[in-house]
Amino acid sequence: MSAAPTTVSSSTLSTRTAPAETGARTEAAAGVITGARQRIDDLDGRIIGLIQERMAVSAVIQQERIASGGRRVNLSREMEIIGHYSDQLGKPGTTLAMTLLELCRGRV
Ligand SMILES: O=C(O)C(=O)C[C@]1(C(=O)O)C=C[C@@H](O)C=C1
Repeated sequence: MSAAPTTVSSSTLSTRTAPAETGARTEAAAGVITGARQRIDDLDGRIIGLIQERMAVSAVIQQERIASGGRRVNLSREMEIIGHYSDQLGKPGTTLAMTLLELCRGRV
């Protein structure tokens, strides 16, 4: 007879320090990894919040430009932004900037 599945909440999962949950081979390493993962979860939450804020600001710009008779997209500005990200982060920065612009464009 098989045991009933155990329900584990996500908060329990995120605070586990057992090596098996982290891929570490010692409890000490698992503790470090768990603490660092909490910091990453916090950073990711803040990054997502900043992206959402960026989307809202971008929508204001696009609405204003369209309402004034202009176009939604401004390619020279997009090239400037892509250049900024690629200068700081290299080739993946280009991809990241293009993803951000895709998220921000066309929401009005
Ligand atoms: O800066 C602008 O003119 C914007 O419209 C904002 C933004 C952006 O999200 O950064 C969005 C669309 C444009 O094509 C260029 C840039």
